[in-house]
Amino acid sequence: MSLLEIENVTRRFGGLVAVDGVSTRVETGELVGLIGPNGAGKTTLFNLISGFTPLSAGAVRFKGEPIQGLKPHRIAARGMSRTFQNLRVFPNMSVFDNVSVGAVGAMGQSAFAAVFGRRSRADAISARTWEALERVGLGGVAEDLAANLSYGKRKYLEIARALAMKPELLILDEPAAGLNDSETADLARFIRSLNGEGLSIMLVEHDMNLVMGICSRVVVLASGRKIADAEPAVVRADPAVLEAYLGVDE
Ligand SMILES: Nc1ncnc2c1ncn2[C@@H]1O[C@H](COP(=O)(O)OP(=O)(O)OP(=O)(O)O)[C@@H](O)[C@H]1O
Repeated sequence: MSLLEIENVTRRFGGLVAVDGVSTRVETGELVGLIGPNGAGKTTLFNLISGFTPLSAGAVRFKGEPIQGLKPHRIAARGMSRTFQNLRVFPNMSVFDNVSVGAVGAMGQSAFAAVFGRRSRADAISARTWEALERVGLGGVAEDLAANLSYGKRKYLEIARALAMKPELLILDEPAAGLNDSETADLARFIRSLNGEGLSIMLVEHDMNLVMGICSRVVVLASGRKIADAEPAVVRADPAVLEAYLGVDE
């Protein structure tokens, strides 16, 4: 059984088929890249997997159980957390509070409080938040306003929020967008190290070098359809990919 199974997933917006019968999977421990030209359907596929957009057809299974139709927070609580292409940072909240939102979301609120009491729930949220902040290197600025972080650091804040949910699958939507070359190289090392610790990751990214450099498998979409699904060296040499993706001036 794969960690995530995507079976014949389709999403229509009126007459437009944004995602068209896509099937793929993420195995436990994998780092999978999802690439394709602008408008290929990558973000829509992420939204379908994480419950932000309902499927028109097909099935998504996480840890063997169907998850289509579940609300995003329910899917997150099952162990899948994500970041967004456009940063969702609350600028007037502290870095700590921004990240603790993730920990709160993952802890099944009332049920947890009923079993362990409010105090220990707060302690557990705090512990998870600190752990996630330390993991991304933001422990030293936990009390700062998020608005005061550089753009690059805000990206790590978003990742920390997702990590505070203690996911089994982390979905990253264009984490390198807007970063310079050295920031991108740092991020690549960071994503790799998370994966090296056993976290399964699916990554949408425009930066081809990043994807090809760190992913063990790359799925390519074009016009909503999957046109390749293989290891980076195979994808790189695939004529259909070259035509659909590499030939496009991004
Ligand atoms: N909510 C929506 N309503 C209508 N059309 C949509 C909606 N969301 C996405 N689309 C359309 O679906 C297609 C796929 O978009 P999507 O954002 O998934 O592509 P993408 O591969 O993530 O693109 P990019 O690389 O530019 O982010 C596009 O034609 C887009 O305009």
